[in-house]
Amino acid sequence: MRDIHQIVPVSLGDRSYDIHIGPGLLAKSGELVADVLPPGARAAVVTDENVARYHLDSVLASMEAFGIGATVVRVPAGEPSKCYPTLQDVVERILDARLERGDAVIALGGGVIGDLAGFAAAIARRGMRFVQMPTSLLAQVDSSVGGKTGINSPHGKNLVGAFYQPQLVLADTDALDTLPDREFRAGYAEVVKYGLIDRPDFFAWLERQWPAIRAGGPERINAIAESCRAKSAVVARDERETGDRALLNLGHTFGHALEAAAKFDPEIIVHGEGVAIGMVMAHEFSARMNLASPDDAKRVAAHLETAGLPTNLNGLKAVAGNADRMLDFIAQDKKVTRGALNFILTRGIGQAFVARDVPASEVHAYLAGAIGE
Ligand SMILES: NC(=O)c1ccc[n+]([C@@H]2O[C@H](COP(=O)([O-])OP(=O)(O)OC[C@H]3O[C@@H](n4cnc5c(N)ncnc54)[C@H](O)[C@@H]3O)[C@@H](O)[C@H]2O)c1
Ligand SMILES: O=C(O)C(=O)C[C@@H](O)[C@H](O)[C@H](O)COP(=O)(O)O
Ligand SMILES: [Zn+2]
Repeated sequence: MRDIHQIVPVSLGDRSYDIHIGPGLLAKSGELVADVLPPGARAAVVTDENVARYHLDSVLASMEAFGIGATVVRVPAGEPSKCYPTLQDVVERILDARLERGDAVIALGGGVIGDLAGFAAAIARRGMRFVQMPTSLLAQVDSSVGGKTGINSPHGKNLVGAFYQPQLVLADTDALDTLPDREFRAGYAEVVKYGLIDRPDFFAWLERQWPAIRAGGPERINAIAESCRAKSAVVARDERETGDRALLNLGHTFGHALEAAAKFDPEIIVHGEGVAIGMVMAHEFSARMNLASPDDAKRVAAHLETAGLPTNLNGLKAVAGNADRMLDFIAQDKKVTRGALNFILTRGIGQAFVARDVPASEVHAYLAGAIGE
């Protein structure tokens, strides 16, 4: 068994950083943050009300102990906060507190907070220092790593943003003890994603270890660390998604369209749930295109169902509307090039690849069948 406090490096030249994973990290965050900031630097801690209730005090106490003066910027919890008005609010509160370019923006929360605060850090004073303290499973295994930051537009998901790397990631695995069950399961979809992209042995391990991962303990920490190693490797070779970083989008083309169709309402669907449905759809669509066996799609769906995740459009057909509407959202996907649809498809479990110029007619026919038009 690996050490309980694991450090996964992200190698990006002079913008390299470490991901710390393990228990008790928020309570010692001041010391770790002080290591990456200049003496006397201050910070804005951006967080939401749920996370603040459980975890803000320990972060503030630790920052104070290490001489880092902190301003707290609270935003409403949930996906709707990834929007222009909340971004403006966060930036204005950073400026109002007279924080300087050399000061830090700290994202304390899930992926919504990380994406929003990271984008604010990228644009306030043309770029402040940035630290991620992910508190959801999804944020610990995915969104806090790799520097994609941004907000949504009514046109679609994450359509406004910047690549902006943090200087440090502190994933305190104790924080997951207060995470609602639905959110833990949603975050697990992104863990499964790494197995489905190119780690079939990891997927098989997850199939066996899900109960232990859900229960906590060393298997959970190992699943988080393995996910971070997988993401770090992809980001290090393709930081700005000119090539195979797009693999990390497995399940997202369909998933993002569903989120947008639901107007980003977390009562209807949260990101990880969209990814779970989207990954099954990507495997089914690959089978329809004679690229993979339909048994792979069934195996993926079976494991995600075991983990309590949605795997099809049942219950979401009214939200999706019809194939035309879904294709309109898919046409706004950032992987579209000169109008051609690009998808992450697969030849089997752990054999995902970037498929260029996928016929829209095939996608339309598949969606119409899935929606039951
Ligand atoms: N930048 C990236 O690379 C990347 C990767 C994956 C996902 N994302 C984005 O991340 C977002 C989803 O992130 P998420 O699933 O963390 O959602 P989230 O940030 O909305 O958090 C989920 C819910 O859990 C609560 N929460 C978080 N941590 C908690 C804790 N420890 N205790 C109690 N409550 C807690 C939050 O308040 C929220 O209500 C989406 O916007 C998605 O697009 C970004
Ligand atoms: O880091 C990446 O690259 C990813 O694609 C990770 C995804 O899990 C994440 O949801 C990301 O925000 C999607 O990016 P987008 O560019 O499709 O908006
Ligand atoms: Zn995602």
